Amino acid sequence: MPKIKTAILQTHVYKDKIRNITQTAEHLAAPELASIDLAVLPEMFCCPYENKCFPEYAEAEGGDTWEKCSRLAAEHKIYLVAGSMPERDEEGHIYNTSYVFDRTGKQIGKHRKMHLFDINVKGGQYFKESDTLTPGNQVTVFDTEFGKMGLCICYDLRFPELARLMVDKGAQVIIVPAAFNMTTGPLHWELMFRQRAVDNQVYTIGAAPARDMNAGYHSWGHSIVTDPWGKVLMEMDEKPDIKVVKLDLDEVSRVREELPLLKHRRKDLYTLSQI
Ligand SMILES: NC(=O)CC(=O)C(=O)O
Repeated sequence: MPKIKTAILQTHVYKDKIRNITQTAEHLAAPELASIDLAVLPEMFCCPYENKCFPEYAEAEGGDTWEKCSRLAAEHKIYLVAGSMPERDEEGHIYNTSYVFDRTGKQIGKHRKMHLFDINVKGGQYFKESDTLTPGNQVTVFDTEFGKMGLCICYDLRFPELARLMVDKGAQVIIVPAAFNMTTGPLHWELMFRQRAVDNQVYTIGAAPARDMNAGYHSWGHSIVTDPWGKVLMEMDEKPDIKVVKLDLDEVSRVREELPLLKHRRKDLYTLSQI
């Protein structure tokens, strides 16, 4: 099985939406990314992570930002997980949505954040996505020439049932555009990516915005890739950065064969099902 050359882009999020897309285009055109198969962008890569910005920056599926991402995927002949962006539907609901494009620019996946980030940590992070956003209700797995990949957004990763449902649908990699923060990031970020990788014997990929202490929300950054054994293959610091990591799906088969957790489940005693 050929290795999947994956670029993780930890970019700065500007208030100017177009500038965010232009910088993404410039990064993808860099010679170091010439032979990648897959690129993953951060949660809200083109919109400041603030409730007041979501309605202002929201676009319908097929809108300008969607169109530019589709064109970038086609131009570079890559799979592009276009981080996430605020999506407005016909009824005016707004979602935190991640689109996936194939090497021809065709949309092959779409995930609307299912678990909204409503937390209130005393002396720490407060956020209430439900003030402006509507939750999605689909488990998302998409097909590639390498195999199936699952997709969720940030807070979704905290729900082990969702990761397991993606794995039950065939996911060997779980991709997570995400933006943890200075309260939850230090203890939970790496743990969460390693934990979901170990539970499910998958690669996990987290792509976060770079930290900007002048922004309304302070991203933890630390974009990460872990292997199916739970080993961290790459972790950034808080600054803008781009890293390329090779994923070998034979490793998923090897780990699942040697430590057959998924086979050893007592499905006669418990089940997990999607309603
Ligand atoms: N921003 C999120 O959705 C989640 C997050 O920061 C956390 O779970 O912590």
